[in-house]
Amino acid sequence: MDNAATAARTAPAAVVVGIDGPSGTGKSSTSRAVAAKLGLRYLDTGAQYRAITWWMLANGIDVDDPAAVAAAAGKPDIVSGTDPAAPAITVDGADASGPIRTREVTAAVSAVSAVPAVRTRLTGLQRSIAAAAPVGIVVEGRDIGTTVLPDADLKIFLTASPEARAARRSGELKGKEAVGLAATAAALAKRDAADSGRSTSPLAKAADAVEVDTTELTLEQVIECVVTLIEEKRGA
Ligand SMILES: Nc1ncnc2c1ncn2[C@@H]1O[C@H](COP(=O)(O)OP(=O)(O)O)[C@@H](O)[C@H]1O
Ligand SMILES: Nc1ccn([C@H]2C[C@H](O)[C@@H](COP(=O)(O)OP(=O)(O)O)O2)c(=O)n1
Repeated sequence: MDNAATAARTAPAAVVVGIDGPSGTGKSSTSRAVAAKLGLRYLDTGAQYRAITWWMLANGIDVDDPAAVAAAAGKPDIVSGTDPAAPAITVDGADASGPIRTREVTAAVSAVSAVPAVRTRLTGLQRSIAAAAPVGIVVEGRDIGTTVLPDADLKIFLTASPEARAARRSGELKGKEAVGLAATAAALAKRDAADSGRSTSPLAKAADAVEVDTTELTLEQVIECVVTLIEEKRGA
């Protein structure tokens, strides 16, 4: 048997995994950890929507004017790294990983990501990144299973109670900014409603996605659950 045939027999098959769900359900933490454990690449599509939003704000585009957002959607050059150990994102060559997490970007991102021209551009970018990952990839977002990668090998939809999600996010913000639990819960509910209610590829569970309610699970338990689902798929 030649070397290529031996490698094909021993290397695990590439697997494409889409993980969707609302904010605070554990998508990023789970996706990164699972990708690192299984030697897969990792893509945070929310970071890309945040990056384009940050660029719009920094360039004086009125984010509440869909026509202005659409006209500018092709301008910024967004590059995402896919190493789960060191997720990276640059806009026009500059590191954007810090600025995309500000409260201003969080408040504007749903409006920008509802604009079809923005979605078309980023969906194309996401598909080309996934296609360029021969070992396989875990892609997380809101519309991965329904729109970006409808043929993914495995689709997972994470949920958690609004209370658990707000407590997790509020815990993250503590020390950074004085944001109370009630304000965090209200901001999450507003973003959920906008993301689920937009007409172009809204946040939704794909019909063939496995739903995992993480409310009563530790992060380690969620990671284990997803690793098991992937291993079952690979073994099938
Ligand atoms: N099952 C869990 N139990 C407790 N905390 C969790 C759990 N999953 C994630 N977290 C924490 O909740 C916060 C939000 O998680 P994150 O992965 O960023 O969610 P998402 O990407 O869905 O918005 C993080 O601080 C993370 O460590
Ligand atoms: N595939 C995706 C990913 C994110 N978005 C939009 C909607 C989300 O509110 C924002 C930010 O996503 P992100 O995953 O960073 O949000 P959180 O980490 O949950 O706060 O981007 C989207 O429309 N489609």
